[in-house]
Amino acid sequence: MDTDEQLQLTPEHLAVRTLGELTFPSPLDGGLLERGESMHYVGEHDRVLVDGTLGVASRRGVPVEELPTFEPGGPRRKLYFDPKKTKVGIVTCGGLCPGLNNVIRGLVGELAEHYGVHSVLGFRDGYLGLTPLGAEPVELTPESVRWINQQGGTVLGTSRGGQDPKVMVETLRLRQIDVLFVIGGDGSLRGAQAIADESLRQGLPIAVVGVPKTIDNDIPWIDRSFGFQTAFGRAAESIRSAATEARSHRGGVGLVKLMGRHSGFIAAYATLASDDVDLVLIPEVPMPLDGERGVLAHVERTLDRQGHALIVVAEGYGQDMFAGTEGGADPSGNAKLFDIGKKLRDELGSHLTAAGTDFQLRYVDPGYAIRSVPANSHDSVYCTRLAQAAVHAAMAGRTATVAGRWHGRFVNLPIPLVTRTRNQVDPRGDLWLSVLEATGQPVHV
Ligand SMILES: Nc1ncnc2c1ncn2[C@@H]1O[C@H](COP(=O)(O)OP(=O)(O)OP(=O)(O)O)[C@@H](O)[C@H]1O
Ligand SMILES: O=P(O)(O)OC[C@H]1O[C@](O)(CO)[C@@H](O)[C@@H]1O
Ligand SMILES: [Mg+2]
Repeated sequence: MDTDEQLQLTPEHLAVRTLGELTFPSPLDGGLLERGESMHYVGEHDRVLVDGTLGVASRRGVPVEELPTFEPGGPRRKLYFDPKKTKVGIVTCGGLCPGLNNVIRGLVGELAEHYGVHSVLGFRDGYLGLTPLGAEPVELTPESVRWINQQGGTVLGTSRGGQDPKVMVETLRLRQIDVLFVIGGDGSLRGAQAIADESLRQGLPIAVVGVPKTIDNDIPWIDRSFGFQTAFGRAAESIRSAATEARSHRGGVGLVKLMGRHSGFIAAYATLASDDVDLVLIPEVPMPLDGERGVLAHVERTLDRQGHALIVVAEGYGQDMFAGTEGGADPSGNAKLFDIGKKLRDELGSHLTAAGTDFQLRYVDPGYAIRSVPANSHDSVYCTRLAQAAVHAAMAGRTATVAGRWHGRFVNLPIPLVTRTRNQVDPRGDLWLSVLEATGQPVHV
């Protein structure tokens, strides 16, 4: 996170919208509400500090109680909704991500088993399912979702493409939905905000709570998004395969293309997990193809030196090379990317041939394989805990809010905060420094 951006935060950016007074006692029992505050647990009256270092906090020049803070996540003693009468909807939108089914399962389990909420509808195929054109929603019960965490994808289906917030709110009104959980990325969360705003405009007390989803890890103010670790772990397997190919052939060159539209976190982490990579190219660091410190010269030198070379490229790198060509947009309005992997493959091939280098290039594009797999154990735990935090927030009437984790603690974040900027690899930050140390590639910022 950029320090200047952090320093510009005001209390308004951090305020969580609440539907009204909390009047119903929470049914959580068995000591679930009785924990004292500890190093690991922030009580409901405490706040989570935004700043992680004394340096940033002291640059603000304000008393401690005026430092910017997040609302802690977790169960409240009093609820806004009466659990016995609460009706819930769940929708998954945008691209796939490992752990979507774990979150659905976690939401249903927490609602039913701890709060006693038994009416949970799964809307089908993303926001389309919140319109009359969508398929009939499906009842979700702890039994029906028991094993879904073992599968990748989403049992509810997903989609891209805009829907009218008025139409979606009308669906929620007709179905008497009190709480809508949106599991989705930046676009889905903007949609969730639109639904929350339209409900407010109509005077409908509907809580809209997001669980942020992105394999690209591009949502800000969250330590790490769920599914990211699984996705980069799967990506690292592809890198290892390409490394084996490259090392096993005279003049072997492995080129691996990975997802990462605007943020190169998958490429950076998968590289560090593999420890074999000679060059990583990400959208945030514009390294030219040509010149002494460019991509082509670096690969040629690496081949000369060690007899093989391995390159990882995030799909969003080098899109400026296609300037002047019309790429179009997907149904959600996201720009369709040009295929930088194939372009690099061709450029490398021509360059090494012209240089008279003996080489064998293997191009690996694991594509959707990194995001369609089931969540690993780490992400499974994280999904369950995020789902629990989202349910606590919703039952306490929080709306236009997402459940996140900041500096290891669960927090409730206003949606506008997490959609106004994008999390990206900082070319001057310690993650990119680690990558540069691991690859030995020329430094560009
Ligand atoms: N500004 C917006 N307002 C309302 N709805 C939006 C907005 N942006 C996107 N949406 C809707 O949210 C849904 C998902 O958006 P999108 O396809 O961009 O995926 P995403 O949630 O950003 O996930 P990811 O990019 O990680 O795959 C789509 O139905 C899209 O129409
Ligand atoms: O092909 P689809 O399903 O639109 O999704 C591709 C995009 O989704 C993401 O996985 C997440 O935004 C991007 O990295 C990728 O560009
Ligand atoms: Mg998106």
